Amino acid sequence: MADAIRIDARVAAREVELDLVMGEGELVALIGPNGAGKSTCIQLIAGALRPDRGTVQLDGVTVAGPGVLVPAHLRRVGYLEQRPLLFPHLSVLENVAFGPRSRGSSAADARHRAEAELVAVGLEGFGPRQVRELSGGQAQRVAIARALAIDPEIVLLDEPFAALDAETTPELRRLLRDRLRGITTVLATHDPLDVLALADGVAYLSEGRVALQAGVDRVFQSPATRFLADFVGLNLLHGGVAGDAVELPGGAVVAGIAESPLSGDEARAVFPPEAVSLFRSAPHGSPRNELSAVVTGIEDRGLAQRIDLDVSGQRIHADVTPGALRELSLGLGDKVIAVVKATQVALHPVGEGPRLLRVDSREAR
Ligand SMILES: Nc1ncnc2c1ncn2[C@@H]1O[C@H](COP(=O)(O)OP(=O)(O)OP(=O)(O)O)[C@@H](O)[C@H]1O
Repeated sequence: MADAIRIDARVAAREVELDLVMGEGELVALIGPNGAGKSTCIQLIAGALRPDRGTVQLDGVTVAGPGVLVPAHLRRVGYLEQRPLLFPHLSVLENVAFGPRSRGSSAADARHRAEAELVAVGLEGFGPRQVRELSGGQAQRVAIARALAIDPEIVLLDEPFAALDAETTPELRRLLRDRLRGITTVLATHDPLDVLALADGVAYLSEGRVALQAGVDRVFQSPATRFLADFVGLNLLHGGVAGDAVELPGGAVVAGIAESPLSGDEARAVFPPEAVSLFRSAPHGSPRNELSAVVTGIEDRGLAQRIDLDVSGQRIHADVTPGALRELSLGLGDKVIAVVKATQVALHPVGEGPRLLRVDSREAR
C-alpha cells in the first residue's frame, strides 16, 4: 500500500527542505520553533505552495513535482486553520455544503451531508444561522464540519485551537479526536496537550528540516533535544487499561482523570513534574498514586531541583524544593516512592481503531 503522504521537497525562498513520510490513518503532530517550517509543510500538502525541487505524493499520486501541480481544490484535503475563515455571506449550512456541492454533489445531497456533519460537531439546528451569530468555538466547529464534509483523505490542522479560549479547547480536542479517527492528519501545534490528546507520532522540525520523527511516547519520555524537553514539560507513563486507571508493566496502577473514555487496551497517564512528591517509604493511608522509583539524575534548576526517576523502565521527573531534597538526602541509585495525586493525572486512551463518519446520501435522505 502506498504511503498516505510522502514529501521530499525543497522551497528555496524559505530555506525549507522537508523529508516526511506518513502512513494511512496516522495523526502526526508537527512541532518546532517559530519559522521551523510547520506551516510550509502544511501548505505543500494543501496545494497552497509549490516546491522548487522534489515531489509531494499523496496516496501514491504525485500532486506536485517537476511539471506537475494538482490544484488545491482537486486534492481530497480538509484544511483547518487558527481562524475558521467561513464565508460571511453564506449561512452555516451553506458554508458546510459548499465543499460537497463544488465537488459535484447535487444540492440535496450536499445539504443532507452538511446537516449530518453539523449534527456530528454538536451543532444540530444551526444550519440556518448566520456566521456572525456564532461564538469563536461554534465557528471552529462549523469549520471542522466543513473540512470533513468533503470526505477528505487527509486533514490538515494548523494550530486549530490557538485562537480559542482555554475552556473551549478541551471540548474541541475531544471532538476532533473522535471525528478524525482513521483519517490521515497533520497537526501543526505549539501545545503539548494537543500532541497528547490527538497524535500518534511527532515530527520535530528545526530550521526547515525534519530533525526527528518518532512516536509520542518516545518523544515525551526521552526528548532528544532541549527544545523537545522544554516543549514536553510533562511526565508520561504508558500502560494497559485497568478499569478506569492505567496499569504499568511493573504492576503499579495509576489513577487519574480520563480526558476521554479509556476504551482501548492501552493508555497514557500524564502529569507535571511539580505534581510528584518523593518519599523514602510509602506514606500510608493516602488515596494517592504511589510508584516505586529509582533516582537516575539530579539537576539543580535554581528554585526547583529536577529529579530524574525510573519507574518500571519508564522515565519521569519530579521537581522538588532544595529543602525537600536536603531532607531526603537523595543520591543516584536511591530507591524512593513517587506520589502523585490522582486529580493531577490526566489519562489518555491510545491507539483505537478507525471510526469514520461516512454518510451515504441515500440513507441521509
Ligand atoms: N509567505 C511567506 N513568504 C516568504 N517566506 C515565508 C512565508 N511564510 C513563511 N516564510 C518563511 O519560511 C520559513 C518557514 O516558516 P513557517 O511559517 O513554515 O514556519 P512555522 O514552523 O510554521 O512557524 P510558526 O510556528 O511561527 O508558525 C521561515 O523562515 C519563514 O520566515
